[in-house]
Amino acid sequence: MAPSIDPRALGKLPAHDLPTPEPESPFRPRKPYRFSTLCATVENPDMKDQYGSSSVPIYQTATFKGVGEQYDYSRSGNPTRSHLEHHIAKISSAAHAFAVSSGMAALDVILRLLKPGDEVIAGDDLYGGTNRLLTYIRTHVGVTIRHVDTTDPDNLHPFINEKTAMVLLESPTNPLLKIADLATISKDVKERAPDAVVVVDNTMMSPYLQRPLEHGADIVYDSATKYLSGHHDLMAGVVTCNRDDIAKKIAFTINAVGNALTPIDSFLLLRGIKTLALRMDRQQSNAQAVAEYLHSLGFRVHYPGLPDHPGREIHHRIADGNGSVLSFETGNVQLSEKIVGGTRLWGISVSFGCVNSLISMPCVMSHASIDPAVRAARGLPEDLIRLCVGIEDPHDLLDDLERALIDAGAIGLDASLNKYVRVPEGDALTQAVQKLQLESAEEKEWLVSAPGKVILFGEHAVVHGVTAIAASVDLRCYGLATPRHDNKVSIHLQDIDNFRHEWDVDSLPWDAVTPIAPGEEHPEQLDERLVDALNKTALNVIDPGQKAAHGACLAFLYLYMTLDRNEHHPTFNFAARSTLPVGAGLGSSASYSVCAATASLLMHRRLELPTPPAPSSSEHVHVSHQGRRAIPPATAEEINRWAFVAEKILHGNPSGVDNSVAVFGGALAYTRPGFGKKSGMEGIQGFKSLKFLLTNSKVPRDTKKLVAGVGQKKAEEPELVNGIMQAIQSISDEARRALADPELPRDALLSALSGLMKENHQHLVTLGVSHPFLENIREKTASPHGLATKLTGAGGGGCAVTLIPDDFKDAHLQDLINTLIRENFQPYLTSVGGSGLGILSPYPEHRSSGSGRTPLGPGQVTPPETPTPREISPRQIAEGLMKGSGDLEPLYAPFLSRTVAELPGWASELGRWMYV
Ligand SMILES: Nc1ncnc2c1ncn2[C@@H]1O[C@H](COP(=O)(O)OP(=O)(O)OP(=O)(O)O)[C@@H](O)[C@H]1O
Ligand SMILES: C[C@@](O)(CCO)CC(=O)[O-]
Repeated sequence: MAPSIDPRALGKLPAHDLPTPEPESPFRPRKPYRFSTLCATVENPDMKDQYGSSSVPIYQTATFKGVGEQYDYSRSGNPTRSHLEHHIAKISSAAHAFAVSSGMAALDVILRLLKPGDEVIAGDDLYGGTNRLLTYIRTHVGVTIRHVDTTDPDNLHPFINEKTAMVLLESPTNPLLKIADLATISKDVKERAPDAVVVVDNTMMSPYLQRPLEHGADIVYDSATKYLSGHHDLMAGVVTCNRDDIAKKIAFTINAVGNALTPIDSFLLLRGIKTLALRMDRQQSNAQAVAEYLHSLGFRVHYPGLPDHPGREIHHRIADGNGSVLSFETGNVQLSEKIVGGTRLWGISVSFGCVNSLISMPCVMSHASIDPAVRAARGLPEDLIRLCVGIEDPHDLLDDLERALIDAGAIGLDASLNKYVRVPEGDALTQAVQKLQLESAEEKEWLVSAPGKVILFGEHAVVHGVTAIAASVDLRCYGLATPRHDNKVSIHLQDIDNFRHEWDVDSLPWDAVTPIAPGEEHPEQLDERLVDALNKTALNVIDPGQKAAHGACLAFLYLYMTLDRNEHHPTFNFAARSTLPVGAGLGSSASYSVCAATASLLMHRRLELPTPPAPSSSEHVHVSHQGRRAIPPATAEEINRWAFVAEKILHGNPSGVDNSVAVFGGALAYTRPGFGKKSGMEGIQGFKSLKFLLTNSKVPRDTKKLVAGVGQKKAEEPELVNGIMQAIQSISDEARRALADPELPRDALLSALSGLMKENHQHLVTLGVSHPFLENIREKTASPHGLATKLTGAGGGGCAVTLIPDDFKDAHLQDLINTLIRENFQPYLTSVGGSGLGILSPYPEHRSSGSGRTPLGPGQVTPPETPTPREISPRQIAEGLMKGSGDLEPLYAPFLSRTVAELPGWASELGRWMYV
């Protein structure tokens, strides 16, 4: 039994005598174990466990019985710590290793080798804590500290003299990732000041990537809180060296001071080290991807894995990898703060080396203890963001970072390249002009669109807190806001019998409105005072029989007035058109609500849209975005909140699932808040590949009434309805599990979903929301085709959804469609999971030339229109409305004149769309 760390044993043992057995035979000699094998095999032949335990036991004891035995007191030595120290020595190619209570404790132990009058040469980009301790010993111990830029070994020469007792290095430095040539500096110091010790803080690399003792350093220390432990669940420091004389002094200090690592932390650290190589491999490759991504966007990135890193060549000579810490500059402290605050997956935290990714601003966090003037003098940019990359899926890390960059306005979509690039920092002029463009939002025409939805599981139950699974469909509502200059606000609903109405803005019941300031949220309940006032004044001219128009106008005016900013009221026409069947259970009201909310928010200048960045030639690591994520999540959430308000007017008691799908698109598992369980929405993958047939029964129904009906049934028969709710929750849970299970074979997934759809439908029948026509559709699809169908949305008529298996023959599908049409139903074959809310980019450079600008040639004049006697042409209407509305061709006339089939193609050809 001879653990090298036992202070009393020091000197009795030959150096490097820390064997790990390497089984060998004379005929087939074994090669030494590689690093990851060394990490994973914790063996000390001199400390065999009496029971053969596979894991090193925790000797949680302060004292040991007996006199003159190897251990007597855990401050001086403890078997768990001995195992750890043996292991650290082994993986660090060191003769001696010591484990103490933190990285700073390790440095403290080392600095106690100094005496008053000694001189220390240290780097100029040191960890803040190191700097603090050095400052302390300078003022309290009388040691001179000289900070130099260690990236060039020559910089040290003028300061190396007979008083030099220690040279303290970090490479790469934290957080600027500067590289010091450890080998050359060690050699220079040995030649010029043989008594000086070279000390290296190796925390940024760990023994896996760099072993400075092999390059001539005398003492190496690590904050083992970082990579060695890897889980941020303990604090520890380790010191390694080869020289017995140094080891003796260090062992003395640790014993005297009493800062050796506790048994339980020794155990945890030992366990962490076993996966060191594995973790670091993943962390490094993730870091490389992140560094390349930021670099491709045009940020100044500090990471030795990048080709332009100044110390790259030296680093690759002395280290085996680049580590997983990197930093980048944004050029603006506020911008950096926004980015750091905008991430979700990246934890805002000091420290690094953990399996979870972290983000920080060193100047306000880890390096805040360095005086700002000193930071400036050492070239530490205040806007620097440090990223400590973990083992998560790199796509999620990049995704989260990208969202934060977009939200902060640091990057934006370049329409011409269809990718994100850095918004040029300091290009204040461009930004000011773009801001102005948005500030004149009221003078622009805004075209927006949002999809309908299909609910696969959980309609009605979702109103009562059950999870629903829904996806966007490729049928959309389009909303167009066109400025007016006659103090009027108006509405044009082509799908609702071409309904039109206009109001003099001053005639609206402004006394009844409680405006909600930007950034504030609408209360849970609708403002009944405003609803009443609108019904009695602005809407009293609408025939009560025109329910659809009445609801749509009420929703529009309610938002228009509540969003008003009390300055001057914006005046515009809001036109809506849908490719969705209205009132058929495919979320037409939600997509209308989203369009109305977006239009009003834009006209009231309450939305911030990203500014288009200047074109850049830098390459983006991602594939095409198709304009997705150009609308920042915070903006989308704001729109969603207001769309929900409009939905309340149209639906009475909506769950919010429809408007959420209309805003965010894709497929969601949605649980309404307020039911004492986890709420919110989660994206569902795997939905997009499913094929559905939607069949409109053409039976008109009223969602508001149907929702209220289920609410009443629940009040009357709580046991029955609550049982159904629970059963539907299990169906949604099971469907979600099946959709998320990558191992589940495709046919098993489809048959599971089919079974669950049938079950869910039966529960809806029991709730009383089916209809004979829906049952007819269900029967026609079930026999002879054997397909699963359920009602979707509120039921009571409206649409049914049928899952079409991958191998369902085209001929059979055509057959089925013909049968349904013969029965006077309207089938739609639809794809699901597409984009959510879209806004046609307002920037002229994003509009396609045909439909955007129509410059007139020299000498050309606008051809005169010949109005027909009774009818005013759409173009005239548009020109009337659009007087003075900028340099883009009015959209109002073509918006009205396109057929439903032409509408999506026309809209997409207008130019670049920005999507959520
Ligand atoms: N294109 C549109 N133009 C004007 N109003 C619309 C339009 N689409 C929907 N609406 C409004 O939404 C109402 C339809 O809402 P309803 O909830 O009944 O149907 P849905 O949203 O299609 O169905 P579900 O909510 O079950 O999915 C219409 O009566 C009208 O007030
Ligand atoms: C019936 C319902 O569940 C879906 C309507 O599409 C109502 C809602 O969730 O708001």
